[in-house]
Formats: sequence, structure tokens, C-alpha cells
Amino acid sequence: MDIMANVLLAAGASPAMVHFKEEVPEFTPKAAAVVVNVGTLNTDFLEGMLAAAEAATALSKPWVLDPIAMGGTEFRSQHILRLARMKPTLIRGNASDIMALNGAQSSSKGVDSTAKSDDALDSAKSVAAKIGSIVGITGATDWVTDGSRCMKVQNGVALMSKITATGSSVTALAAAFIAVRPDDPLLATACALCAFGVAAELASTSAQGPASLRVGLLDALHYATQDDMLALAKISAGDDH
Ligand SMILES: Nc1ncnc2c1ncn2[C@@H]1O[C@H](COP(=O)(O)OP(=O)(O)OP(=O)(O)O)[C@@H](O)[C@H]1O
Ligand SMILES: Cc1ncsc1CCO
Ligand SMILES: [Mg+2]
Repeated sequence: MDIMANVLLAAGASPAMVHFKEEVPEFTPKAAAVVVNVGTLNTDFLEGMLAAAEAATALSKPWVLDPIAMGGTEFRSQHILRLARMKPTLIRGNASDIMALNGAQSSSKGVDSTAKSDDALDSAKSVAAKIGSIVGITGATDWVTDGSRCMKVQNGVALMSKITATGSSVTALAAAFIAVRPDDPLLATACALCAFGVAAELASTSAQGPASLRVGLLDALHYATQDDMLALAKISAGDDH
């Protein structure tokens, strides 16, 4: 929650961490987009998540789902599937999460993926087509698909996987980008993944390890210019690996 909220602030968005179901009806109309992140799932959070997903849908607001550790436990899988069937605008996960969401046996190491993002692209396409959501997979290469159209992003540094919740943070950043371009959530998601990866690249030149990369990533998201982004962006259309 800390890094997610700070990533949003550094990038110019305005986070609000609202979990209690009683607050959802009043708060959702004030949000430009809703993030449902099952990272530290419990029954109280779940009630808030279901209410928020319902409220966002009723208000035609974009909402995104981060299916962390899909397949990790029966409880988690059952409720992630229920949330996914509510048709989020975007589902963003790592390769193991997306493959498990498509029905494969979970292959994760805790919350971390043991699969490569390229190997989850078919699962992502299948989930996107079945549910009608945009699906994003992160990893060395990030992919975004709506089931037929695909975009590929090759920014970022490997050390990002040693900072907890960078995935959750980029999911939240994608929600903020979708709030700005609701007409093209696939493009907005690809741009969010790209901007996050470029910020990490800028930060990595002075980082000494995960902790200083985490600090530098927030600084770079705040200070990076449009020229920095355009100079380093590695983003393309199509699904050739
Ligand atoms: N090997 C890599 N090279 C470049 N970037 C990477 C690499 N691995 C992960 N990333 C980047 O790190 C971010 C998080 O991706 P990751 O796939 O680790 O998410 P996740 O496992 O869901 O994260 P978390 O569980 O920590 O929230 C993404 O922006 C992704 O592009
Ligand atoms: C480590 C961890 N455990 C539950 S959520 C989370 C953050 C990244 O997914
Ligand atoms: Mg990870």
C-alpha cells in the first residue's frame, strides 16, 4: 500500500486507500478509477472489494484487478475468479498469476512468478477473450492484450523484481493512466508499464540495490520529463516474441 500510493503521488495522480465496505458507496463516485488488489486478502477486505467493483461498474468507471497469487489457496482463487467475472477494465498480473487465471496449475513461488511473461501471452489472450477485459502481464517483457490486439513493452530493469509490490504499483499506475484515456485502456496500460519501466531505468544508473532503486524509482517518476520518456520508451504493437 505504501509504495502503490507513493508511485501514484509521484506520477501526479491522487491515491486514496479505502477498504471499508461502508465507505464504498460514498467514495467510489469521487474516484476516477478503482483498483482492487487481493494481495493481503481477508473477508473484510473482500466485502469492500466486491462492493467497489460493483459500484465502479454501476457508475461506468474504470476498475482494475490485480490477481496476486492466483492459485495460491482455494479461498483466494475462488474470490479472484468471482472478481474477474465482474469484468474489470484491466487485469494485470505476473505470468504465474495470469496462467493460473486461465486454469493452469499454479506455478508460483509464493507471490512471485516462476514463468516467463512470453509464455503467459496465450493465457492472457484467452482470459481477455473469455472475460472481455484487457489483460496485462509483467516480467522481463510486459504484454498487454484485449484478446486480439497486443502491445509489447520492453522497459524496466531486473532488480525491480526484488522490490515488493512493484507489480501492484504498476497496476495502480495503469488505473491512473486509464482514468486519463478511458477510450483506449489497452494503450493507456502499455503507456503506464512503459513509464514505470523507464523510471526504473533512470533510477538504476545510481541505485546500489533494491532499497535505493525503490527510492530512485519514486524520484524518477516525479522528475522524468516527456522527453526522457520518449527517448527511452520501448513499446511496440503486435505479438511477435
Ligand atoms: N527481468 C525484468 N526486467 C525488467 N523489468 C522487470 C523484470 N521483472 C519484473 N520487471 C518489472 O517489474 C515490475 C513488476 O513486475 P512483476 O512481474 O515482478 O510483478 P509482480 O510479480 O506482480 O509484482 P509484486 O508481486 O511485487 O507486486 C513491472 O513493471 C515489470 O515490468
Ligand atoms: C509479498 C506480498 N504478499 C502478499 S501481497 C505481497 C506484495 C506483492 O505481491
Ligand atoms: Mg514480482
